Amino acid sequence: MQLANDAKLFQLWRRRLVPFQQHRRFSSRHHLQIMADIERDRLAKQNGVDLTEFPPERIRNFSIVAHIDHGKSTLADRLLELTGTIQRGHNPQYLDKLQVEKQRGITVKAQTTSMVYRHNNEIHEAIDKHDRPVYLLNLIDTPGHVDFSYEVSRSLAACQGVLLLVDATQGIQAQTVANFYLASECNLSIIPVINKIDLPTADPDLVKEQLAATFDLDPSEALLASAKTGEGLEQVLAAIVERVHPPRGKVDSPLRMLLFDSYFHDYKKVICNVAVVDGVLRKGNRIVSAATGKGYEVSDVGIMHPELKSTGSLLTGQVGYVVCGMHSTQEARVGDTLYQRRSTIEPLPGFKPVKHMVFSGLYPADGTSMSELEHAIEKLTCNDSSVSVEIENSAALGRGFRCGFLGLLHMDVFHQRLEQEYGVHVHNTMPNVPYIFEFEDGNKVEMHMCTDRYKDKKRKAIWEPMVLAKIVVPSEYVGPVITLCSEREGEQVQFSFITGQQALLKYRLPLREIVVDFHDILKSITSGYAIFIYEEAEHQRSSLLKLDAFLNTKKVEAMATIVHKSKAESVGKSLTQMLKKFINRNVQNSIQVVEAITGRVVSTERPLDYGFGVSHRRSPQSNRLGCTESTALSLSKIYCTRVPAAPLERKGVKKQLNQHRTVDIPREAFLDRMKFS
Ligand SMILES: Nc1nc2c(ncn2[C@@H]2O[C@H](COP(=O)(O)OP(=O)(O)OP(=O)(O)O)[C@@H](O)[C@H]2O)c(=O)[nH]1
Repeated sequence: MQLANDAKLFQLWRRRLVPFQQHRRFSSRHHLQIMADIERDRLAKQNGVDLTEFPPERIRNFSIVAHIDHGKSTLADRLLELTGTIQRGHNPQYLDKLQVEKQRGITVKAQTTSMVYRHNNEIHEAIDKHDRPVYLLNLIDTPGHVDFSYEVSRSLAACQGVLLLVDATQGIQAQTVANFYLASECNLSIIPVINKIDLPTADPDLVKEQLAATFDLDPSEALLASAKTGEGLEQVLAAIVERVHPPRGKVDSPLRMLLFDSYFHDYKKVICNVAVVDGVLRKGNRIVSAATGKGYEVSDVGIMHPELKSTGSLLTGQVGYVVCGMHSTQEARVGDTLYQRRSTIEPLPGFKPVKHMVFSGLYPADGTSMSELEHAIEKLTCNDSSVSVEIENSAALGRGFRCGFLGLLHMDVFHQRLEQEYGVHVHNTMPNVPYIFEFEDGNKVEMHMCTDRYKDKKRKAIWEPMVLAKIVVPSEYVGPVITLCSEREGEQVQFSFITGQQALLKYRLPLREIVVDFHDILKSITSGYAIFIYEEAEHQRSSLLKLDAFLNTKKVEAMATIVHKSKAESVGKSLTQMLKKFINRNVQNSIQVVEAITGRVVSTERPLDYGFGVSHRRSPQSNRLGCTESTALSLSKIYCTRVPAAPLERKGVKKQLNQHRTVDIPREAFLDRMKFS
């Protein structure tokens, strides 16, 4: 009987062999594997084997990666619906659970969920639906914005494949390129999916050409889909099973699992998201952290389906969660290997250390105490391990924290999450990039704040972080891009034409010049067409000056900044101009911006002469400086106003403008600049 069945299947497969083999990844070996799967399922059903215990060959771990807004979260919604994991008609962007994600309409946190999928392709059409093989698909939806690319790279470590989504109306964009290379470095199977084909302006053929030209991908491998209408998504699910290889772990080896994410739960304390690489994890097991050597007992283990679902065990290749009594970020270290007590294992490679791009001070504000802020930061960094935190003391602002972020949007989102999820209020100081100070005695110190800590040491040089930027742009925009890069002190490394219409520009640029608004301006001057990626380059010795701001001869540390010598006057002038609007007009205040080492006055203003400002004289919050601390801080935020919050507007979500984020940039100009980000 079984032989007869096999023969029938074999015939079916033979008849469809020709069209299938046109697809180079779809080998006859693959078909035989599928047949074996079908047979095993049939036997499993007969013998009453529990199919929720998926062997590695029935597991597929994949991420959805793409440029911002190309439709990752919408696709995740549809896949969850198609596999019956969630009901149709739920809130859109189901996996974007944070308030900040809903408000801004962007994903900032990678989310994992498992789906049970009954494989359905041309071979299986002839087979009864219930006899088709069942797979466990673990999906990780990732953020698209460059500031959250650390989330992407961590997610990829738990996967064997990616769906590389490309918007059929926009084509390949900066993060498409960056994510493709991230996935290639991890040796993952890449399935290109051209999304939004339902739109009238969609041009899938052009995108196929771009895929071939940019990544050398076979255009016939690209799947066409619409995450909105659901068109083509059955093929996407089938391709995940067929083209992503199963996890390669060893079932019989000692347990090894990668801790790739964590978050704080009020009752369960720290919940770790893990990928079981080898062996099996069961509730009650005693596990050890390779990073700290500390031991824990597993009190709960399960999968996200889509919410936490306790399963009592996680098998080789599965992605799920573990609760084991960890209490803090010091214990739950992202990238750590967890293993079973008394076993000897080789720790997993972990993750590359994070490179912080901007640093900013966070101080308690509006009734929040330092301990509340500390508690909130501790919990939040458990969920966002890419933020670095150090205690900082400021004469004007008291005790606070100096935090390192991956970019300005990341910084803004972190502040918003602190307020929304933990109810604390913070003031943040102007962001800086980290500089290396070289002293006469040969010592080099990396500093990411403008402190006076080494003021007595003789300084020999300041080295600043540089980046190598690659900009791909339609040829008609080359002129404005070159002008922008020159204004930003860029040094041209390469200028060539990829095709008749596309130019490639490579520039060495100071990081300080791109962290604030470079990308947004670039998008705006190229009507959104520029593709911009950058990598770290060697530090460069630069003519930099530290500017100190003085109000009534008192230094306001939070406003000190480092600028290029050539920009000292203009930055000094804009700082003083900005300051004078906030200073008590009834007090004879003076505002000076002074070059720190020489004491040279770069710019000075007397607000009374100009006759405007905000009076805080009788306010109990007023300080000796003639303005409130929060005013001083607000001023130090002038650069933060440029944080791209545009997706809010684009998606029709009403933006909540934060008072201190709207200091002086005209709203229209701000929105205009953000339009294309
Ligand atoms: N017409 C159409 N719109 C789509 C499709 N897929 C997504 N969208 C829309 O595109 C916008 C962005 O979709 P998201 O799913 O939030 O994009 P994303 O890639 O997850 O965005 P980030 O997480 O912020 O990077 C939303 O308004 C979706 O409704 C599609 O196939 N067709």
